[in-house]
Amino acid sequence: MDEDINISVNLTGIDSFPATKLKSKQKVFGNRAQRIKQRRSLKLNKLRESESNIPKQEFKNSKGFGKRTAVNEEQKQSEESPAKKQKLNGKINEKHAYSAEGIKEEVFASTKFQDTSLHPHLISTLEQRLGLTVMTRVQQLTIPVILKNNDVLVKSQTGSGKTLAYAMPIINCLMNRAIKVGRDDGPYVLVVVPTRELAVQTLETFSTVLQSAVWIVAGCLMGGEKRKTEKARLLDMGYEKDVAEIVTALNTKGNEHRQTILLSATLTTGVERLAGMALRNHEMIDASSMEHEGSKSKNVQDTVSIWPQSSADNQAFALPEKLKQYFVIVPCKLRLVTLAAFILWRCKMQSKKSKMVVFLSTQDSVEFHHRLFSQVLISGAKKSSHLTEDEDNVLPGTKDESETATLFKLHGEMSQKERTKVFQDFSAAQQGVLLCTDVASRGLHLPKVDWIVQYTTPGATVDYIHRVGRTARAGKQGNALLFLMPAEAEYIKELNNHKISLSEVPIKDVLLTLLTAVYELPLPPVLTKRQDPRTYEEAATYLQDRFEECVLRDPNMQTLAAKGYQSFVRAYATYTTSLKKMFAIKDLHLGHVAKSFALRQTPSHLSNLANRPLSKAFNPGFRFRAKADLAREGRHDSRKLPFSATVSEFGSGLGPNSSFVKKKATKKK
Ligand SMILES: Nc1ncnc2c1ncn2[C@@H]1O[C@H](COP(=O)(O)OP(=O)(O)OP(=O)(O)O)[C@@H](O)[C@H]1O
Repeated sequence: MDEDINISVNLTGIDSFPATKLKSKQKVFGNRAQRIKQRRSLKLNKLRESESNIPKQEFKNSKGFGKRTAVNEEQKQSEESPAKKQKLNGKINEKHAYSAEGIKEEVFASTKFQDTSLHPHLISTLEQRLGLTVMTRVQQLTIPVILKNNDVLVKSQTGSGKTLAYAMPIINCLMNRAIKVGRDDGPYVLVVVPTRELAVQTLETFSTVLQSAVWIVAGCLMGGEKRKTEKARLLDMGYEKDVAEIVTALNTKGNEHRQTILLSATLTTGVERLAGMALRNHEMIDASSMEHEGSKSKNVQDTVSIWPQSSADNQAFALPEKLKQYFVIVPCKLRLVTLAAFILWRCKMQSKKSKMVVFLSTQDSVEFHHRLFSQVLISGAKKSSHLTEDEDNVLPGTKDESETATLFKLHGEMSQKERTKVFQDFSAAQQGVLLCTDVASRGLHLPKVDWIVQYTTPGATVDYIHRVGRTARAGKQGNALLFLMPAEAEYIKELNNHKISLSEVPIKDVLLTLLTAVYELPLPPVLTKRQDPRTYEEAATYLQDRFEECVLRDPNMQTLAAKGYQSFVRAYATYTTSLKKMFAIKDLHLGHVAKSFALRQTPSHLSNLANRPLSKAFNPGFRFRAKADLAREGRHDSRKLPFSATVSEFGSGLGPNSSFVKKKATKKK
């Protein structure tokens, strides 16, 4: 019995099922469960035989799955050899490695916070509340410069602790003022961050550290938040005029005594020039510079370096050392099943389930995938009335909610309340999948995330860096997977030019996991018995069919899918000129794109479908809010904006300067 189980483990790539866990399951399910497991092991043995013995031609001509296999010539070209049995052990098998000598940045310094001149109360709060004693390199370099009241421009890799690098000395300066800071004084410090979630997170960090100086108050202002609440706080404290003055001053001449600090993982030379307008006599810190190595005895002034001279096109950035980067080449029509297979593999089939962030290009796409996966992949964990008695117990554990990967979504068109809740829930979750736009790509610290999936390619390399930077933070391990279509494979070279190294994961390795994963899924309403897929192609076809049926039987899902399709195509047209040769809209097979949104309609029918209103009973989650609502919140109706503005909240490289938008503007003229 145990032997059988182990064989299935080797075949399917699931982590081994610990013997102790197995025994407890046996107690619960008794003899019937044993019979089911035995039967399933036999099935899997057969699968293994068929995978190694049956020639491809044979299954293609057979009835059932083979007849409508989704894997076509295009996909086979992307494989290296014919299907041979793969033993996956939960590890990622690398096919090709594209390596380049990257820039290294040590995360931690050898010095402690105690070695600085920071206030002892601050240091003890850090130790007690956050358990931090040793500084990171960027903190070691930045804190003394800020304490000297100098303007500074800081470049340091993602997850290296930049927030505390500026928060600590700023708070220290406020604590040490000769005249104690009072609530009536107005704001002393303005921290500007790119997203609301990051504003919330930064406020949390400041509030934690400020426990050592309770007379200093941190607040947070952001678009979409109820102004009433914020206004009440501002009247309470009489700050409103000061805030308005500071913003005006920042936007016009600046203020004589202002100290300005600018930090990023990807400060380019272009940004440096821009910074020249806001910063005065500033120092520059590059935490990755080798000059800092062993420079304990030097003072910081000596170690502040000039950034590496390189052309802006090929500028290299440090990436976390423990970040493993992969890519997978996926033909367009297999994108949906491959993404689903990867999610199931890492977040449902492994004994240690992953916490994953999946980046998509548009809000509509996030909405569609979230709803589709919730229905086809996740709701399967709940008991389905369509399962036969035997099927009901086929996979012990699937009924257990705790083993179910939870799906989250985040994009800029959600209400602020929803956004905050998702951010907090996902941060607290031990496992799960967050489907999001670039709104989650910068600055956010989402604890325990171990996989970043870029389902759509980011525009600029800096966007790639920020996205993968949501994992492998503060010296932890992390992985990133980039989806590319065959025509986009050149993008790897582009990343290589920036000294970013990736290894290829064969698509087959991802799809093979479906051989087992499909047993985890519920039977769709129309079927009472599931056929056993014998090959990964059949398993992929089975899953694609489930997706298409889910869309087909629900007019609202069709509308969401068509909207997702449309927005994907439009976003694809907005890559910057330099990337257009790899991401050429003319090379996009629109029929295959439709397939990747589980649509059976031809592209010519899709615009009508996308414009069809969603029924009132359907709760799309994505609230197509009235223009008046948006105006009240000081926001625009994104449906009226040029498309690029609706694609991504910021910085995706698909901005208004893209040739797509320019072309449209020229046409209008
Ligand atoms: N000295 C330290 N030792 C250990 N962990 C630290 C230290 N300083 C900060 N951290 C932790 O590192 C994590 C990442 O920090 P932070 O969010 O400030 O990174 P960042 O450099 O701003 O990243 P990004 O560029 O993505 O915005 C946080 O969980 C933070 O608590």
